[in-house]
Amino acid sequence: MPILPFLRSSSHLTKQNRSNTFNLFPLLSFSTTTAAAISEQHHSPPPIRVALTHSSGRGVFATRPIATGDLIHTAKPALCHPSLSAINSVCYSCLKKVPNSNSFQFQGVLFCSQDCKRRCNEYYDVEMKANWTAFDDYCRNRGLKYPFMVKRLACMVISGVSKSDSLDILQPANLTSDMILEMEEEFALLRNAFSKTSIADEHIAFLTKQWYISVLARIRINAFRIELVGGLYEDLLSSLVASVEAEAAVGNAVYILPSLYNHDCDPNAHIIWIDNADAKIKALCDIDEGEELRICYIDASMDRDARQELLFQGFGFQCNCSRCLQGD
Ligand SMILES: C[S@@+](CC[C@H](N)C(=O)[O-])C[C@H]1O[C@@H](n2cnc3c(N)ncnc32)[C@H](O)[C@@H]1O
Repeated sequence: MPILPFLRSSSHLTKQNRSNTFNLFPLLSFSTTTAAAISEQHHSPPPIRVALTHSSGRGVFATRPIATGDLIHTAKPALCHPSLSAINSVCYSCLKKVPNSNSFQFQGVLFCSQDCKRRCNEYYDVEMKANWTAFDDYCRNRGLKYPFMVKRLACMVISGVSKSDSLDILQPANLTSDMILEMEEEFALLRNAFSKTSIADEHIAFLTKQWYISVLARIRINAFRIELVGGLYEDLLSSLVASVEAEAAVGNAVYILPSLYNHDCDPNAHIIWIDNADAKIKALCDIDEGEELRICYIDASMDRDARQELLFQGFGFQCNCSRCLQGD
């Protein structure tokens, strides 16, 4: 279940209610170097830290007051992939929409610029070495999108642009035996595609069934569905409409830091994509120092039971946000 961006205009809760008084155990703080990788637009580390919450695992907390509308940080995807329906209209690398006349076509896929093509070159070369017909058909026929992300990650690892354990920090989904059976079939097709290439065995040694399932379990719970707001963003903010009139999703992406944000049905932060898969996390209201920053994974305009059901089915948790606890 991908995390959906959602912009809320009204606050259901008072500032007092929102503020979580959890004991904080610092897990990560951001050095200037780490911060630079996360947030190109900040000259200082982003005003956040990751710490344990009482009952929702790790969460992201403000290290200073943050004002409504502030850009908290930006984040580049650790992994992204276009939706199959958008594959002929968005950049294969950054998911930016590309009019055909502006694009660079390369072996059947689109790039928005030479830079994106260059960035993608190494792992796309690996991808092009294998015959993906059986794997792609299997996933397409079942409407599966996340296996395409695992395929990309595998190509990135083989080409050396990513590490096989790059998503290990993320929380994995609980999997049923049916899910595992389906993943085993996908894995067999993926492994088979690579083993018929000239890629040396040592370069695909990481590609075990366990690796495949563990990556997919993390993607399932942490992938964001990317809906570009483009030039609409400023209009949306000024009119404070209740939800983003999003265009169809252009793809899915996994980030490291944004995946540590917990959910709230009355969020104080949100994640947006302007014209490509680079994410911006913004404050929806004034946030106090020490307050947990939470985004909304779903459409919060649904009633409580529908939200609880969706969060349980899609993400495997019972929402403990103040709005749900109050029965709103
Ligand atoms: C995308 S992760 C968020 C980061 C996570 N807490 C961690 O430690 O990696 C989503 C998971 O966080 C927990 N979580 C997030 N929001 C929650 C909420 N409102 N109520 C209860 N658990 C929540 C659930 O375990 C959920 O599956």
